[in-house]
Amino acid sequence: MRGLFITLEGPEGAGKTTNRAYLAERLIAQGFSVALTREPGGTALAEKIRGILLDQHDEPMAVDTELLLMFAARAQHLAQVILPALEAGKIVICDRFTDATYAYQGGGRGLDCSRIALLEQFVQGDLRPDMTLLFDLPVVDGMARAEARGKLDRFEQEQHAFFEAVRQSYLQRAKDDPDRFRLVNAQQSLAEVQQNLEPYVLEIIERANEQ
Ligand SMILES: Nc1ncnc2c1ncn2[C@@H]1O[C@H](COP(=O)(O)OP(=O)(O)OP(=O)(O)O)[C@@H](O)[C@H]1O
Ligand SMILES: Cc1cn([C@H]2C[C@H](O)[C@@H](COP(=O)(O)O)O2)c(=O)[nH]c1=O
Repeated sequence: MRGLFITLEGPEGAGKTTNRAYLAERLIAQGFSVALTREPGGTALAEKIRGILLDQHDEPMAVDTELLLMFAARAQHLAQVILPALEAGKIVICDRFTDATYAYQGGGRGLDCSRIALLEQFVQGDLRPDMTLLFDLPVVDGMARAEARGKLDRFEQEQHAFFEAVRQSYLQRAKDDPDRFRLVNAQQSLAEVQQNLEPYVLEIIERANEQ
């Protein structure tokens, strides 16, 4: 039996973490076994790599270093958490995955996507998310929410143009793969966002029942 791999994507402050908990609640109430996790991170070792990635350092981090650390954390996360949970038949809900690498390191940093695709194949083999919910909102709105949360990390300190490129890259990926992506208007109130999630909750339940 293989579980279901759901990823949540979107720019800063889009509401992924908030709605990850909401989705889990809904699915657990239906009797499903759910694994909630995030990237970069999700295991003790991968969370240490997250610290390196998100903290400010005395020297600038090379873009290739950033890319390789993302995939190093992902390899650990896959081996320790994601693959065992899927093998146990769980619904894995992951806050960010490789679409974030295409959006941030590809769109934001300008890395050639063919290099990301090489690492994706190397680290993941054929594993891809079954469904990706893309929480989309204007950059200024997302950043206002992130700023209200407190101290900004290394990514959150980037300029507006970086986040605009991230957002456009996400939207393009969703357009290119409509079978996998579901677009969520994250600019609305939380109650409205959760109302709009309803068809996707039902779809996840239906697909999980088919596994
Ligand atoms: N629809 C919404 N309307 C207003 N505020 C929201 C909404 N959704 C989430 N928030 C608030 O915005 C902040 C960011 O939300 P959350 O941490 O869930 O976003 P995120 O996408 O995980 O952000 P990041 O990627 O920056 O960690 C939180 O304080 C949360 O309570
Ligand atoms: C997985 C992944 C993440 N990032 C960036 C995106 C965010 O700025 C941080 C993660 O923190 P958050 O609390 O989830 O917002 O890391 C990235 O650049 N590339 C990736 O592959």
